[in-house]
Amino acid sequence: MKLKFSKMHGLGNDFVVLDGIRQAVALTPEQLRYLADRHFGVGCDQILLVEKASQAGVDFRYRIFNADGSEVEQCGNGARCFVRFVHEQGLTDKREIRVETLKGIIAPRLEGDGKVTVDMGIPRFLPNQIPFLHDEDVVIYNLDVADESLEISVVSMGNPHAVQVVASVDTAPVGEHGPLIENHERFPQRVNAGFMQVVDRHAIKLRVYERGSGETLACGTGACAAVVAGIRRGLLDSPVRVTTRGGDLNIAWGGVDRPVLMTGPAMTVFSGEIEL
Ligand SMILES: N[C@@H](CCC[C@H](N)C(=O)O)C(=O)O
Repeated sequence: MKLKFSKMHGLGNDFVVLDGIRQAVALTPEQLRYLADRHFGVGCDQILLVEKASQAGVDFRYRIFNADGSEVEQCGNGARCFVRFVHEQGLTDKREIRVETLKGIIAPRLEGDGKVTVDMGIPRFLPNQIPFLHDEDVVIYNLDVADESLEISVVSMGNPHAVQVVASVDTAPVGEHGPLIENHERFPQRVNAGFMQVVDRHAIKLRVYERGSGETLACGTGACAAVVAGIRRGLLDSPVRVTTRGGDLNIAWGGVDRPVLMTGPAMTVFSGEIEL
C-alpha cells in the first residue's frame, strides 16, 4: 500500500500527517511505529490522521498517535498543524474549524499572520479525570520518584499532564525523571511530565517528557497544562509566554470552567509517499 503524507511541525514537535478522507488509511501499531521511526521510516513524534466528521456541526475528525503506536486524546501542536494541512490540501477554506478528537471538540482558527489559535477546551483537575490515583482534589500532590518526593500538579487537557516547578529547565532531570513519572503506578494511563521554570508572572520556560514519544522540542497541551497549573499555584497571570526548546507559544486562560487558548505557528516541511 502506498500512502501520501505531509511532514509538518509546530515548534519542532514533528508530525507525519495523513489525509484519511481521500485515501483509505487503516494502520496497525507496527505501521505507525515504522512511520515514526527516525532511522527506518519518516520520523516524527506523532502521526495525525485527518478523517471525515462523524457528527453534525463539526468539520473534521482528527486522530492522534504517539511514536510508540498508542492512540491518544489530544495534541496542541498537532491541532495547529491539522488546520494548516486541511487548508494546504484544499479540504476546506474555512478559517475557523470545529474538529472532533478522542476527548471532545476543539476549535482552531487560522489567523491572518499564518499563526493558529486553538480553543483547547476546559482543563480538568479531579484525580479521576486525569486519571491519577489519589483521594483528595488539591493543587499540589507529592509523588515519590527515585528517592525524591516531587511536588506535582495534575491537569487534564483531554490528555494527562503532571507539572512540576524547577529552578532551571537546563539542569532539570528530564531524561532521568521523565520516564519514571510517565510510567508511575499512580498514573494508570501513563502521563506527560512537564518541567516548568517560572521566569516572571507572564513568562515560563518549559520542557516536556511526553507519554509515548519521549522528550519533544515542544508540547502544546503541556504548555496549556503548565500555565494552568502555574496560575492555580498563584505563580502566573494570563496570558503567559511559554518558551520551549523549539520556540514560543502564547497561552491564555480565564480561570476555572473557562477554556484555554493557545496561539503559535505551524509549518509544512515536505510532502511524500511511502510504501507500507
Ligand atoms: N505533542 C503533543 C501531545 C501529544 C500526545 C501526548 N504525547 C500524550 O500521550 O498525551 C502536544 O503538542 O500537545
